[in-house]
Amino acid sequence: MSVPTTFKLNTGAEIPSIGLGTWQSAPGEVQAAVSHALLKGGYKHIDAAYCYGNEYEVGAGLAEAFKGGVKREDIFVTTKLWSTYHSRVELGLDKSLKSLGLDYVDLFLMHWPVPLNPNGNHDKFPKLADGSRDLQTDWTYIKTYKEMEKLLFTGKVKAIGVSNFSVPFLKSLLSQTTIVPAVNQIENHPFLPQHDVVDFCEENGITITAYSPLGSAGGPLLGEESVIKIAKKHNVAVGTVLLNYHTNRGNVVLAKSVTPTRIEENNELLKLDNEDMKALNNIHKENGTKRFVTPPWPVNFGFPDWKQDV
Ligand SMILES: NC(=O)C1=CN([C@@H]2O[C@H](COP(=O)(O)OP(=O)(O)OC[C@H]3O[C@@H](n4cnc5c(N)ncnc54)[C@H](OP(=O)(O)O)[C@@H]3O)[C@@H](O)[C@H]2O)C=CC1
Ligand SMILES: O=C[C@H](O)[C@@H](O)[C@@H](O)[C@H](O)C(=O)O
Repeated sequence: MSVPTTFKLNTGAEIPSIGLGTWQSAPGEVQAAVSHALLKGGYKHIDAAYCYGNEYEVGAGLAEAFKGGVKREDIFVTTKLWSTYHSRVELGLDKSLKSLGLDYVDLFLMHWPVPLNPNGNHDKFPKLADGSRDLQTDWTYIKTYKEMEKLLFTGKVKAIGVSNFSVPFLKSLLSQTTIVPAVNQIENHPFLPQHDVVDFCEENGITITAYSPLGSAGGPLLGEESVIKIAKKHNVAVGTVLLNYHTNRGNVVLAKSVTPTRIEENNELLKLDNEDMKALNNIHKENGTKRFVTPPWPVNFGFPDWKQDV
């Protein structure tokens, strides 16, 4: 059986298995990356976020693609609610929609389960005098999600979901809210397979989207010997193996690139065999786990590998 080009969400909608990431895609580069992906790279899925500060340019890339013949209903666009907007959910969404030039997104995610002070000293990263992040202590991510649920009746979001949620956070969310998130977007790769949260999401009908599949900026996992070996066996690019580690687990994956050849290369589906998957799943056992995205949140997120003294 081949790898599917889409997976079905618990809303019934299809989400394309591979998407283009836009975090740290520089201004001046991301418009071309988005339009290239959609017009030349065969992509139908773009991942954005208010926090990335480049939604306006992502929107310009989308507009270029629409002009070139791509239809809005044929692509899947995700954006994310930033933490300073947890108590202003619809405003956060409206700002993103305006920048993206869209009247709806296919998926709206809570970026992190942590509200930040909406009246602090910065729109995105308010800080206290000691330099730590200024949390919004009178608000909870449960309240945020309940506000997100209401958005489903506005027509401005087709689905809602979460990001960076561990099993304990998901359990708490599911027990206090009504709509099961369509997606949980998490860091995921052979150095951080996250079997606990992946299995929990599968049991509860939540689709996993894997981020930083290449190890984030610079793609450090592309140099991994055991992955290179599998790529040689199949005569494919190393990134193709890393991305399809997820599609073969039944999960969606996002890769960021602003380089046209890499954008094209990253949109290749590949069926991996049991031996390949076993080797990929063994990497963290032999080398230890590695997490690449660890912003300085003063919060314990409940991921077994991410222990913080808070
Ligand atoms: N929800 C969340 O909290 C998070 C979500 N994300 C989402 O996931 C996306 C992907 O994750 P991200 O952290 O960006 O990292 P990735 O693992 O996608 O790695 C991106 C890096 O790899 C390079 N690269 C991409 N393709 C290739 C290739 N074929 N060969 C060699 N190098 C390559 C890119 O360089 P170049 O661009 O120069 O080509 C860039 O430096 C993000 O962009 C974002 O949309 C990511 C992190 C957190
Ligand atoms: O999506 C990518 C990441 O989560 C990014 O949004 C965060 O790392 C953010 O820069 C932060 O510092 O908290």
